[in-house]
Amino acid sequence: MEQRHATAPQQVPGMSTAELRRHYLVEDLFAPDEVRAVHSHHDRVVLVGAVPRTGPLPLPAFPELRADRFFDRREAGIVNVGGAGAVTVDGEEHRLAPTACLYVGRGAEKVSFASADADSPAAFYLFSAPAHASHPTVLVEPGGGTVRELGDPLTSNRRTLTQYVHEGGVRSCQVVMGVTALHPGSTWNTMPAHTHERRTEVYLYFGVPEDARVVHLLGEPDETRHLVVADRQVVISPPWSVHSGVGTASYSFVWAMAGENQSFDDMDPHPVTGLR
Ligand SMILES: O=C[C@H](O)[C@@H](O)CC(=O)C(=O)O
Ligand SMILES: [Zn+2]
Repeated sequence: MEQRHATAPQQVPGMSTAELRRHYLVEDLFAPDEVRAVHSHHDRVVLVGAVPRTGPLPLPAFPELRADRFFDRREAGIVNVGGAGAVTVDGEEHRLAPTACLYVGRGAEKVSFASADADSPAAFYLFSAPAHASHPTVLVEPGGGTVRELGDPLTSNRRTLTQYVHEGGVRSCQVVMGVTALHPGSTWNTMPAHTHERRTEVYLYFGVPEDARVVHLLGEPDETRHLVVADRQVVISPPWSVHSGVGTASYSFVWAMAGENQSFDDMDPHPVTGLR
């Protein structure tokens, strides 16, 4: 498990492109037949990528967590960004179509990942945070959460946001999670940008065409930097950072948050004209 230590906004102006990418971008979470993990010390979130191809892949406990099982002190949301697959939790198989979401509560003992078709493997993205109570494990079918239609084609940001794990849907201790899909021809997400000092947020971009990239903005609103992001890459946004991007093509992303509260609308907007 890779460790990413917390950073302060004062560090951002002095960082090179390589340093920005080393702190905030995860380039290679998804690899065939592997389970890879990154632990961000911002709100102690753990990001896992699992791509089962030749056989099922068990979720390890990861020695860095110093727990017998991954879910002893944690909960997680899992979204499938690949082909059809299944997640088995303590003997019960949950089939995840592409973009379906499975919430797994604290106390689950054995979790494993499998693909329906080795030629089109599933790609499971797991976002985990510490949990102090156990909520039931729940599957949400694609588009089955709370749907919000956002943006306008005239500002190139028409998109459908689906909330899966949130206050009005699947219950959790900390994790808030969903998927946003840009409509064809729209390229901007989350603009006007915002911050939420009470939560860390992580974006996993997917469905980005191979020859396209997303230019993702980070940093304090008056001191932004950018990352050039490819398909299936992840950006970690500390609570003080904006998180917004524009693609050279349309794309989707899984957004997930954890921290002090779960109020989706508790955010501070930053008008476009104030960004620097
Ligand atoms: O705090 C909320 C998050 O930044 C995202 O949910 C925003 C998003 O998916 C979008 O605007 O499309
Ligand atoms: Zn946000």
